[in-house]
Amino acid sequence: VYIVAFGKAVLGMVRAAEDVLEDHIAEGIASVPVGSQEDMRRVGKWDLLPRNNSRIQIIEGAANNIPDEMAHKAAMKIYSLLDSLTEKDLVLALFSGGGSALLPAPYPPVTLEEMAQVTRILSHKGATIQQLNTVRKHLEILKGGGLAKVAAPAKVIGLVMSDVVGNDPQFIASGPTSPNNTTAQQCLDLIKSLGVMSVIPESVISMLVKRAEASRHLKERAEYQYKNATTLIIGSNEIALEVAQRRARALGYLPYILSSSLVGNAITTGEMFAKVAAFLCCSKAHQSHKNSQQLMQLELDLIQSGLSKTTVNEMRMLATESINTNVPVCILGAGETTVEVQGSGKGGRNQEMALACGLKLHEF
Ligand SMILES: Nc1ncnc2c1ncn2[C@@H]1O[C@H](COP(=O)(O)OP(=O)(O)OP(=O)(O)O)[C@@H](O)[C@H]1O
Ligand SMILES: O=C(O)[C@H](O)CO
Repeated sequence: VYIVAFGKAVLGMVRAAEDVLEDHIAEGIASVPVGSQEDMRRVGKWDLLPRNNSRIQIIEGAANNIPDEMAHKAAMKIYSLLDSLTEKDLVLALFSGGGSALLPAPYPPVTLEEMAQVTRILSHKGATIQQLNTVRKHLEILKGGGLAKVAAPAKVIGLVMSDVVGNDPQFIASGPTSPNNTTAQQCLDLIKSLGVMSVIPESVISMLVKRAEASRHLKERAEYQYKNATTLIIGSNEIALEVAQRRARALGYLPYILSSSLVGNAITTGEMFAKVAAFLCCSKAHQSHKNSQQLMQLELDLIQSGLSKTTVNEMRMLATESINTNVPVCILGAGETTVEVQGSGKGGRNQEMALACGLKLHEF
């Protein structure tokens, strides 16, 4: 068994694979963010670091999630390893969010610097991760199913930690083991619609044009069938929520999953959680006269925040159950919020969300 791994979460995945497969692992290469191993050591997470006698080479690169020379070196090593395999070999491809930047291998003549430039231009123009990865899939060898093709005739099992809302495997880390259901024409249309045609490098545009033309003649040619590859999502918001729900129950709470796909501004989302808490408390306080003015106002606020009427009704029932059983409620949610970083403070999206929730609760 050969291991190839790339992404922000793969150090621990590598270790878990080593613990299960032990000596069956022939060799492996993992591309992880700069400083990952040191971070794990500093916080004593030895169980998320490769074993002492590990056969897996760890390469650190892609500072700030931008593809760089080290990540490219890792990608080329992974390419050479996969290219040398036979039908007797099995590849475990372990990947997670951040995998796109950690496995950069542009088709020549597109250069690494040009790839980084395209990524920057599209993200600054507000392209979604699906749009950005659609473009990457048409410009890079190992993306858009490329990893599975290079590894053939070896069998490939992709084990994936999703960071993409909706968990479509063709977009997580740019779908290295999944069929590519996007077209080069879609990339050109996107570049046009974002108004960046004139600043995207010429080599990139001409490659996309060539690919778009080639795919028009593809109908007669047999398309690659991906018979050697399987992709399994082993981590996602939904899975995390299920586990959190079980844990909350074990800790003596009444858990309720609000959503597995929260999106939007971190502050607005934090405030929404505070409103949910206020709504639950208010529902509990007004069991007898359900039409209180305050309750109606909060209900309206929640619906305006994007919650459905069904969710609001379910939360009312939850409040009743909580009163009857005297068990406190635990509201769970997952997704990906966004933050506009201002100034040079420290923080993260969840911290900003939690603080916004705290401030709003204080108001209530
Ligand atoms: N609320 C905030 N206040 C200040 N700085 C922030 C805040 N949120 C994020 N940042 C800064 O922006 C950087 C990137 O944030 P982001 O949340 O995208 O991190 P990430 O964990 O790398 O994301 P992901 O892995 O989901 O792509 C953080 O490392 C931090 O320095
Ligand atoms: O690496 C990537 O492409 C993003 O994190 C989405 O998976």
